[in-house]
Amino acid sequence: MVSDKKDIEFENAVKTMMFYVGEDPDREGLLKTPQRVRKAYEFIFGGYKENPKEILKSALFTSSNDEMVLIKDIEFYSTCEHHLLPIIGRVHVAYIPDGKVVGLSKIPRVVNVFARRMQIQEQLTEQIADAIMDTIQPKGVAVVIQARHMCMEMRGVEKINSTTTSSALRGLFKKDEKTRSEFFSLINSPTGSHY
Ligand SMILES: Nc1nc2c(ncn2[C@@H]2O[C@H](COP(=O)(O)OP(=O)(O)OP(=O)(O)O)[C@@H](O)[C@H]2O)c(=O)[nH]1
Ligand SMILES: [Zn+2]
Repeated sequence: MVSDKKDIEFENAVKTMMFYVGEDPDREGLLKTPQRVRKAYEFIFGGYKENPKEILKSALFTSSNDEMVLIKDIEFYSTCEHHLLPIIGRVHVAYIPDGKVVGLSKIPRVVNVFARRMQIQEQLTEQIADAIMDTIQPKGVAVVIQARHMCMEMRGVEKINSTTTSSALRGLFKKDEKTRSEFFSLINSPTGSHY
């Protein structure tokens, strides 16, 4: 198979990095590494090719339900934009419908799209909330992310047990204390059995 010019450029950049950290990019074990890294990057940064609002719009259903819908513990992997090291965490997303509900699977799909870009945690949190707010137009949205940052564990301050929590509250979750505390008590309560 003939490689694209940009694939070759990418793979040469990986070879250069391997050389400058002290490796011999031509030794047998590393010969296919640039190609593997390119393919891994295409996957972990695949979110640039997708449109989260289109994903949400593809499964909107009319509904009279106006009670909180909460999807807890959506696991994700992202990449920090400062060091290109992993951010590993879970997202909790709640919204209160206003005439429309969204297909449940579309919410974790949207999490994946934004997570598969270079990120900081706060921006990831807000992007998920805003995409839902703009497309579903609910009475409110709440997004909480709890994550570990490998740039604070493998290097830098080297704090292996710290977790970062961020939140983005929109509409009723921002305005109404009761709604907000119901959300936080639901995400903090142990799920117990798996359902
Ligand atoms: N707010 C925020 N900061 C982040 C996130 N991921 C990494 N960082 C921080 O980004 C900062 C970058 O700071 P710099 O001083 O420019 O980089 P650095 O010298 O590598 O910093 P250290 O990590 O402290 O060694 C660091 O404090 C990181 O901890 C994130 O998701 N949100
Ligand atoms: Zn970082």
